[in-house]
Amino acid sequence: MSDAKPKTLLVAACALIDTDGRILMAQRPDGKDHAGKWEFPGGKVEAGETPERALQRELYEELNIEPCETCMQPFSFSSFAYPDFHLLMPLYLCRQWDGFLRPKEGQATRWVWPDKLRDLDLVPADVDLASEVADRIPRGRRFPS
Ligand SMILES: Nc1nc2c([nH]c(=O)n2[C@@H]2O[C@H](COP(=O)(O)OP(=O)(O)OP(=O)(O)O)[C@@H](O)[C@H]2O)c(=O)[nH]1
Repeated sequence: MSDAKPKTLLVAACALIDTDGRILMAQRPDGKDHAGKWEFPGGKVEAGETPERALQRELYEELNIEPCETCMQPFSFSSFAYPDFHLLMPLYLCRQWDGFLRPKEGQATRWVWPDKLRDLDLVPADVDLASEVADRIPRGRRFPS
C-alpha cells in the first residue's frame, strides 16, 4: 500500500456578477481536465501569490478584465477530493472590474441567473458552491446575506 497522499491544490475562483444579478460561468476548453464542464472563472494560485492577486492575473489572462483587489469579496470555499488531488478553492464575488469582457482562451462563457447555475453541467467541486450562490444570492438581491 502506498503512503502517497494527494496534494492539495489552491485554486482561486470568482463569481462575477453583472448589474442584473447574473453570474458569469465559463466552460472548460478542450484539452483541459473536465473539458466541456462549467466552472467559475479563475485558476491556480502560483507560489508567492495571494489568491486575490492570482485571480487578478487569471481574469486578465482568460477574460481581459481586471478587478481591483478590494472589489473581490470572499464568499465561500470548496474543499473537494478529486482522485488525483485535493482542491481547496476560495470563491470570491465581484461586481466591478476594469476592461471589456473578452474570452481570450477560446472558452465559451455565459451569464446565468443564480437559481439556474445548477442546471449547468458543472465541474464536481462546484455543485455545492453553485447551490450556495443560488441560496445566498437570490434573483433580484444585490448582496448576499
Ligand atoms: N478555475 C476553476 N477551476 C476549478 C473550478 N472548480 C474546480 O474543480 N476547478 C479545478 O481546479 C483545477 C485548476 O484549475 P485551472 O485548470 O483553471 O487552473 P489553471 O488555469 O491555472 O490551469 P492551467 O494553467 O494548468 O491550464 C482544475 O482541475 C479545475 O477543474 C472552478 O470553479 N474554477
